[in-house]
Amino acid sequence: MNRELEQKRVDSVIKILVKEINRLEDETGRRKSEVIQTRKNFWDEVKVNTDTFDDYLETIISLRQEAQALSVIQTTHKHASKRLSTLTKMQEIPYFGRIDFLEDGLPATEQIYIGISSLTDASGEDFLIYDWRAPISSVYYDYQPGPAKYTTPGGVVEGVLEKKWQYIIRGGVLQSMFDTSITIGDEILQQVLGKVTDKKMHNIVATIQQEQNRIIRHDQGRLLIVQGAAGSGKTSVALQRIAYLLYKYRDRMNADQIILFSPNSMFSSYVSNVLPELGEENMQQVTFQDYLYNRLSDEFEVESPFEQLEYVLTSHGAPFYSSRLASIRFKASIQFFDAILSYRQSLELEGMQFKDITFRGKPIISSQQIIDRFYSHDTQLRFHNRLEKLKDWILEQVKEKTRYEWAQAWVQEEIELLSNEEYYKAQITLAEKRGYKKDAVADYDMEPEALARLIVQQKLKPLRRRIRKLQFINYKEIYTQLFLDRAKISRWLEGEIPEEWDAICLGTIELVDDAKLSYEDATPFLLLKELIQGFHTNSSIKHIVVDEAQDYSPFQFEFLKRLFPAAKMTVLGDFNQAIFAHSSDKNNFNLLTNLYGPDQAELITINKSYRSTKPIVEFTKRLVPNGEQIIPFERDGELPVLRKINTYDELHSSIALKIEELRNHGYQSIAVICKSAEESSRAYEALSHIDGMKLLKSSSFDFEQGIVIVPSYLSKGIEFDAVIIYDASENVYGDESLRKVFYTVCTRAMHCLELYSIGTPTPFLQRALDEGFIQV
Ligand SMILES: Nc1ncnc2c1ncn2[C@@H]1O[C@H](COP(=O)(O)OP(=O)(O)OP(=O)(O)O)[C@@H](O)[C@H]1O
Repeated sequence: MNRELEQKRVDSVIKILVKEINRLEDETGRRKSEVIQTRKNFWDEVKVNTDTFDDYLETIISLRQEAQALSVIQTTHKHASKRLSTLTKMQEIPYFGRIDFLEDGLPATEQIYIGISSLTDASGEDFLIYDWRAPISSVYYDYQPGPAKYTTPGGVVEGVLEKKWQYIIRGGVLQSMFDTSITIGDEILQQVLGKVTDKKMHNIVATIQQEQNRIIRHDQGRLLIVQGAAGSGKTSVALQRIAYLLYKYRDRMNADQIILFSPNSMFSSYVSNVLPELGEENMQQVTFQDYLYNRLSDEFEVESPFEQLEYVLTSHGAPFYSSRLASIRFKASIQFFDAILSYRQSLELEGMQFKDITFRGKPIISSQQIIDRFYSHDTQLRFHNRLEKLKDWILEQVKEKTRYEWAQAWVQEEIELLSNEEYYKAQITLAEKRGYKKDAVADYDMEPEALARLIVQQKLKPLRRRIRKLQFINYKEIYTQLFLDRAKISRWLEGEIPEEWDAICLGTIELVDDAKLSYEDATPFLLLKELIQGFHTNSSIKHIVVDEAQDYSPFQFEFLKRLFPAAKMTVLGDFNQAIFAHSSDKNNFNLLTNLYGPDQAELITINKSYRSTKPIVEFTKRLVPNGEQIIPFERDGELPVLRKINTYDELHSSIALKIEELRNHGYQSIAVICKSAEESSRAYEALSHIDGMKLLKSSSFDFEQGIVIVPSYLSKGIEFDAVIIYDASENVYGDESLRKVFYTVCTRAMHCLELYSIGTPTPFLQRALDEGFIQV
């Protein structure tokens, strides 16, 4: 193919793009002034008249019409600006691929150019560029030259893919192009993966691989589960999939209706570029921990998953360590979820606990009176309605019991203490109640009894508010009842009572009584609370994507399902990286397929790893038992190196030298990865003199590029040009339960991996050492 001709085509497409960009700039400018003008004139167009009912109706109708007109202009403006930003990106890289496709039954081969969005010629009929998400574009990702087909809403289209080209166009200049049927391997992918990292993750639109494309375009059932090796592109694919769904369902779904659950806030910042690069708005991003915190932090000091993990990683052998682990595992299980459902059912008949209602420290209604009242209601009534009736009764009782409160001495004392301002405010309130107009407030002579009653009302306000919010329910006590004794739990729990139950009970009650909630208790507590007060579901969300899904317990998945009843779910994870203590012993997502029933679920496994060089993948796959399945992408590099060291001083000076060397080599992101936050702070103390060195903490919000020290669990999902394992000794990574942590940290390296060990290295390295996949 003639390169000059191709550049000419690029030029002519860019000309059309520029024309369209100019037109849109005009349009968005115009629309913007229209919006401003309409907002300004809003109240001129509407005549507010509420004298008669008809006038009132007319006012409402004209208000609606104006609001609608404004909303139409705003939507058009938003669409035009979005298109403008996409086309501006395409001016730089109009397209990245081309297929020559001969459709069965048609006389001529069509050339399909593929970019981040479609573009037609002036007539609007001929596509100069096809959107990468269009049905025909899937041929580009799915086939090598030969017979090929793709699915459209109208059916399957078959034909022959005659040629496939990859282009590198930057700033409108064609830099290179490859005929993929001639070149060996994936040249562009080689180039992309060989580069040093950037602060943020990038889209992979030009080089999506066939098995990844299947995940991106998957559209059956409510649940898609992806089990993928470290570096197989799960996060990248998840984001491309969101872009695909936004395109396919553009009439029905917008970015606000998709939520991505990320492992931590730093990760959210790390991936925040991908969708905008593809011309799409970002989805909502949350962490499960933030959600729990939002819902529970008023009542409790809630432990974060990182604090939990820090305990698990650093407290081996501490008293109650093993019962805490047993507790974490039990509270993550479906059995416990179901037990809570049964427990909630049983509360229909007995067991509800309430707080005493007190006013100024004096009891008005005792918890026992509330219990008696609650269980005197007809049990046929729905639970929630019973609570509503109870609430009304309590409010009524409060009113009754405080009827003569105004005559009490404390009220007079309060009145005497009123400031002038407060006194005046009270006068306004009462005067208005008596029908005085604002300017006649001074004419009103305040009656002492009315003022006293007002004072009582104001004092009662917070109490009434709490009652209306059902805050008289004693959730803490209801939750801890689950942990009172063996006889109790066995009523609700199917199957065996967990090991170390008595210790689990003691630990749980002690914490909750102290207004603390461990991470493992947070979701179960919230579930019980929601089941009692009525679930705060969110039906506007249409899709949720859960990344690093191995870190979620089966319990949490059940919870998410209830929280988002209208959503489909995409779940991506890697059981080799399951580092939380609640992770299932079973190394797969099989249990999860039951979430919506097996016919609603598909599980796809991807084993090819793109992040690291071949020598690094060959090494890391030898760290985990089922690693043979992992296939490296062909990219050269050095074998990982193990350096045995005797003292910490020697360790720190070697690391400092290594960092210098790596920096000189041109690597931009270098991570010293430690097991825990505790080890990280020690390392930081000794290495902070290194120019630009930063310590990443669980509270960090932005993903910092450069040279960082980071604890294992915060490095999840993220990658670095070079990784230094701070101390890979048996001392640190001795226990079998840490194998997956060790695998996770080693798989963060893209180009270079160095391991240091003070004394005997971890036994996890044995196989790689025996087989020569690590240099000593
Ligand atoms: N098709 C592809 N084209 C270009 N780069 C890719 C492709 N697939 C994956 N990558 C790159 O490989 C690296 C790893 O991808 P990603 O972080 O999405 O993997 P992951 O499966 O989520 O990894 P982990 O589970 O280890 O966190 C990223 O740099 C990503 O850009």
